Amino acid sequence: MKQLPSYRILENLSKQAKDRHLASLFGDDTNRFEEFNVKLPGLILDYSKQNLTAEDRQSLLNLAEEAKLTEWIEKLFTGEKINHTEGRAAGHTFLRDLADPKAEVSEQWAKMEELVERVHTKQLRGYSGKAITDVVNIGVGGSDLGPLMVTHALKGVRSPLAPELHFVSTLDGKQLQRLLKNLSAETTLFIIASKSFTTIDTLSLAKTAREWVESFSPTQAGTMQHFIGVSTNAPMMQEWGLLPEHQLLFWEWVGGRFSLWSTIGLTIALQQGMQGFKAFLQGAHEIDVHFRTTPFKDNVAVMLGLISVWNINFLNLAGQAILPYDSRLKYLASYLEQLVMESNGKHVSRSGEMIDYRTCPILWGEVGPNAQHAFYQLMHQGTERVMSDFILYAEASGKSERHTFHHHLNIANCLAQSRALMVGKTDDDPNKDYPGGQVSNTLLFDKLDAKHLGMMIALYEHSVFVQSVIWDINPFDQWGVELGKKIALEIFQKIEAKDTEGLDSSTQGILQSIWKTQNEN
Ligand SMILES: O=P(O)(O)OC[C@H]1O[C@](O)(CO)[C@@H](O)[C@@H]1O
Repeated sequence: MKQLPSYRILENLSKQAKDRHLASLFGDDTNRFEEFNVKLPGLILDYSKQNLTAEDRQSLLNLAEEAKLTEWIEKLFTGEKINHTEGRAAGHTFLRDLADPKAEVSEQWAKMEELVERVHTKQLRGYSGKAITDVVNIGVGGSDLGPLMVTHALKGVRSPLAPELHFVSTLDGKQLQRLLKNLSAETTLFIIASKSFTTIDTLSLAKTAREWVESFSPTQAGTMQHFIGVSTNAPMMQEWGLLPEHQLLFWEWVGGRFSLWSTIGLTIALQQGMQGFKAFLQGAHEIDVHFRTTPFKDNVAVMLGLISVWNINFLNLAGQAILPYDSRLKYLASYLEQLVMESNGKHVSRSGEMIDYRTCPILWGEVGPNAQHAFYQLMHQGTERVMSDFILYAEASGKSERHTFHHHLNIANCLAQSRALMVGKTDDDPNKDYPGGQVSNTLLFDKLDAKHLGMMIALYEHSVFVQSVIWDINPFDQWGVELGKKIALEIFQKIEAKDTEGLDSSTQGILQSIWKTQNEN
């Protein structure tokens, strides 16, 4: 990035940006919103509350050209193996192109549709012949967070035939044990969702679930009626004993954190029906077309990505807060934590060299009105400068007077906070002084439904990709997660053998304290 001609220009421009107060940009230009927003059918990105002039923006657009963003976008959409460290394409966009599906994808959609149909029409029955009422998705990371976030968001518009959905991910087992207390084995179906089908978290929980069903089911065949596998690893699903018609496949060219568009989205299809799931894909596809064909300045995903680069690399902001003003998006921040930080939390370039500039933001978030009563204090008066994404819906979730009342209150709070962060307020009492100047985007969508949710997620995915191109990093691998897994296995073996030899003194000390407490009780 640093060798690109526009980098130096942006560095110089950023000195002026650091010297000006964000609010002054609004004072100088009463029409600032018109100049700094991008509109698409169904959504608006307002980035007028960024500390950015038209000249800064032009240089960012030049930086994108110099980084060959257009070529990289083509590589993404034409299936080049741009995940070079794993020798794979990043093909999540292929899954959303319903007009031109790959044959292997169509085959799995058909299989998934059949399973959805069998659950909805109560043909899929458990060991005792009773129909399935509850579905538990067992998975972690990309095999959990996307479907969890989407099905929570769309719960209010589910198919009347949808079963109750539950999600279990934590390997400590308590989440699953608590859930099982309230479920009946006869009517519960488990989805074992794992791209690799080797993740210990998921496999250990699946084993516990299986033992639970086995403790009620009189036969092995009856037990297996209660399990569906979703994976790229057909041999491992086979070895686990899953029935062939209960095995859904996807492919190595779908990254884990991009897999909610694949058969990993089974819970979404069970909740929304296959048609609803396809509306979700369609929303994402519309953004794919927009991303691939729209000039950068009018391209929402490109602008989102470039704004982040400006804030992170030139204005030195490290934090990004995700603030949806809608409780239906309770799990959005958790989902984006993986999408953004597992993708761009990298420190080597594509050619394997250490890089000497910041990459990924530290992202966190919460439903906006709740966050106001939690961490907004830091954003208004702390020492950290952070960027925020406010997410808002124009349509209320219902039509009653009370719905309208709450909706207006919600809109007012969202707009008030982004304004307060921007303008601040001077006061003689330093405790009541607000520096302001905190930058934000506002993403306004018409409504929250499957299609608009698909649009939003695809926008964030592509924004992550844009940033990775500017930073010259591979956003599609995740080698950083491997070391901890390896050490966990080594320590697990030590714990089982009650042996601490060779471990560092901190690990030894903690293990011995644990064993002491266990012996005393
Ligand atoms: O779907 P799997 O293979 O069980 O992996 C779950 C998650 O684990 C990770 O590999 C990280 O450990 C994620 O990238 C992935 O989404």
